[in-house]
Amino acid sequence: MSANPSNGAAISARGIVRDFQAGQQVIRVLHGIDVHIRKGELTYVVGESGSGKTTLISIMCGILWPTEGSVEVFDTDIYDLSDRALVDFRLNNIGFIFQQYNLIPTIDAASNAAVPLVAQGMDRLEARARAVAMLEKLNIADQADKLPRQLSGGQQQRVAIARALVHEPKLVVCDEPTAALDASSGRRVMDLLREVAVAEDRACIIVTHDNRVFDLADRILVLEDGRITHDGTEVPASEFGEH
Ligand SMILES: Nc1ncnc2c1ncn2[C@@H]1O[C@H](COP(=O)(O)OP(=O)(O)OP(=O)(O)O)[C@@H](O)[C@H]1O
Repeated sequence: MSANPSNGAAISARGIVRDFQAGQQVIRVLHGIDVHIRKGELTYVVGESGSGKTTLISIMCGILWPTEGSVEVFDTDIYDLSDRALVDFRLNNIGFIFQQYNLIPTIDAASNAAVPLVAQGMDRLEARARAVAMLEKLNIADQADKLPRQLSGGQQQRVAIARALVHEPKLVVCDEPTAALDASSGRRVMDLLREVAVAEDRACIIVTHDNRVFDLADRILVLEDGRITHDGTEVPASEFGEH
């Protein structure tokens, strides 16, 4: 499925530089990246370990400030917002799936998946019902009453995915969402991300090393040492090796 380029940008990142302090040294991790993520696209970000993928998507979704540059998400200049307004913007527009699932240990799977809805002010019972419906799509509704520690790694990951999608955010950003899953669960999650997160007015960005699902992307960006070296619909052969 390819997107209509005239759909407009979901994300416009311009001149993104990111430095980190390491002892006395400043390390430049991103070197002036310009990237426009179109609405209606499932975009993968691939590249060697340490190339800057997590740093880039964290900046694109409003959780890590760039050293230089600007990021517009659905036409809002997110680093121009006050801290409070940025928190609200993220809550209402962005779903995250990160490598650490960050589930709340003391509440069950359905309550974890319901967190964004409750944070938005939805009645708890309704939020829970919607969360269970999302867990059903991910084939783990039978685990809804379990605490995170009673779930396997793959099940915890699916709860984290349900939590990212439950409020139907316009932008979904994922870091290795299939890493803990077997091949068929991985494809199922990718299919679900496409179903829920990719629509005319939405977008989804996924960092992945998982070459089993490379065929599902509309667009692939390759990062090398903090620069984009490939931007296309095909994955370069170099990305099919082990990282
Ligand atoms: N908070 C930080 N402080 C210092 N250096 C950092 C910090 N975060 C990331 N880095 C460095 O920035 C570089 C890029 O890291 P990043 O996590 O973005 O890479 P990545 O491509 O996502 O890697 P991986 O595939 O291993 O997750 C690495 O060299 C990393 O050590």
